[in-house]
Amino acid sequence: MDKTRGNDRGGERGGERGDGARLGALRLLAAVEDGATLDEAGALNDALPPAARARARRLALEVLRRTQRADALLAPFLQRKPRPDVQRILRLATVEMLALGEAPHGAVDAAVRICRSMGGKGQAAAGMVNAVLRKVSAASEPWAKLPPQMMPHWLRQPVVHAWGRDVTRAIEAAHEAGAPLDLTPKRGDAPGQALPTGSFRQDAGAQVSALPGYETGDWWVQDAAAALAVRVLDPQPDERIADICAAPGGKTLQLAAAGATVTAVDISQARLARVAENLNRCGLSATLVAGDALQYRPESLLDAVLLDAPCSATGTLRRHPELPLIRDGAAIAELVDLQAKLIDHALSLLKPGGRLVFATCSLLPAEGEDQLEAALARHPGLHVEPAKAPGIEPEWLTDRGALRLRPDLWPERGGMDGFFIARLRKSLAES
Ligand SMILES: C[S@@+](CC[C@H](N)C(=O)[O-])C[C@H]1O[C@@H](n2cnc3c(N)ncnc32)[C@H](O)[C@@H]1O
Repeated sequence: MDKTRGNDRGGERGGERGDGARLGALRLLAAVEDGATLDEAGALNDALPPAARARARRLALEVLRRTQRADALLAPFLQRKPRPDVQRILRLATVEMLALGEAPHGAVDAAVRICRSMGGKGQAAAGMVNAVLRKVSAASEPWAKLPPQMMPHWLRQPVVHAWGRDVTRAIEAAHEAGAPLDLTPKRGDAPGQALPTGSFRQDAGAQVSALPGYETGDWWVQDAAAALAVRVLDPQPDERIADICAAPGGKTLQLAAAGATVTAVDISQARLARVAENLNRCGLSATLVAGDALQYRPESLLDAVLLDAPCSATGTLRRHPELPLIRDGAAIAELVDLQAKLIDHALSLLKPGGRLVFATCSLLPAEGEDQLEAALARHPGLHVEPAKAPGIEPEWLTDRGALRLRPDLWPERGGMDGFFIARLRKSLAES
C-alpha cells in the first residue's frame, strides 16, 4: 500500500517531528496528480489535528508552486526516474530545504523515515533518497538560478501574446511568491496594512479566525483585485442590484454593505449556502436565489448588475497552483460562450441607462478584453465607462477603459490576483 496516500496519522501524535503534516502534504500532492483540487482533497487530512492539517496544505501549496523547479534540480542527481511517490518525497524535502529554509537534517531525516515507513520499495529507495537529498541540500546556488515555474502552454501562449515575455516571467515569479491574505472592511478599516484601493493586507500565514473583528463580522477575506469589481460598480444606497454569479459572496457583501438592495443568484445551492453564512456572520442581508442566472428575471428592471462570471480562474494561480496540473484549457471555449450569454442576459435585466460590471478572475484575453469587444459589437448602444475607484493606477486601464489586473502588479506590496473588470452603461434608448 502507498502509505503516503492512506489516512495514517504518521507520527503527528508525537508532533515534534512534523511527519504528520509532511504525510498530509504528500497525500494532497498525490490527490492533485489524480486530478483533484486542493480543496477537494482536503478531506483526506481530516484525521490530522488542525495545525498539522493547515501545515500540510501550506507545504503542498509550496511544492505545487515549484514542482518544475524541484524536478529540474533533482534530475542530474537521479540515475533513473523514481516511482511517483518517491519523487513526491524528494520534491517536498527539496522545497522544504531550498525554498522554506528548513534545516537539512530535519527535512532529509523526515524524507528517509517516510520512505522506510512505506515498506518494501520505499525502504529500498531510502538510501538513494538520503544520498540525493544530501546533494540537494548543498545546491542552493543552482536552485537560485532556476527560473520560476512556467505556466502551461495553453495559458502561457496567450499571455505572452498579450503582454510579452518579460511580463509573463514576472507573472510566473508572482505565482511562485504566493498570495498574502486580503480583507475587505464592512466599513472603516480592518486589521493589516492599508492598501490604496481600500483593502487591508495580512501575511499569507495569518490565521483568519484569530484576527480581531472576525467573530463580529467587521470584514471578510477577499483579494484586493476581486474587491475592485464592486468599487468600480460604485453601488449607491437603495439601488436595486443583482449579483448574478454570487457565491461564495464576497461581492454580495460589498454591495449589501454599501446599502444597496441586493439579490444574489447562484446556480449552486451548496455554494449559495456559503453566501448565507457570510451575510449572517457580517450582519448584512440580501435576497438569495438558487438557480441558473440565465433564467433569472426580477419583477422590474434593475439599476445595476454585477456579473462575476464563471471562468478559467487562471488569475488565481498564486492560491491555486494545482490548476495547471488538472486543467488542460479544453473547457475555455464553453466558458467563453456561457460568459457571452450571461452578458446578454444581464443587459436585459437593466433599466435603460443602467450599469453592468463584467468581471472574470482570468488572465486570458478571451475571457476579458476579447469578450468585451464581442459584447460591444453585439450591443451597439452599449458603452464602456472608464474604471474609477481610489487607488486605481492609470497603467491598469486598457485602451477601452477596462481594468486589466495581473499578479505582477504591486510587486512591492505582494501582488494581486489576475482580474478583468469592465464597467458598461446600457444605452438610454435600449429597453
Ligand atoms: C467566479 S465565481 C463567483 C464569485 C463571487 N462573485 C464572489 O465574489 O464570491 C462564479 C460563480 O458562478 C456560479 N455559476 C456558474 N454558472 C452559473 C449560472 N449559469 N447561473 C448562476 N450562477 C452560475 C458558480 O456556481 C460560481 O459560484
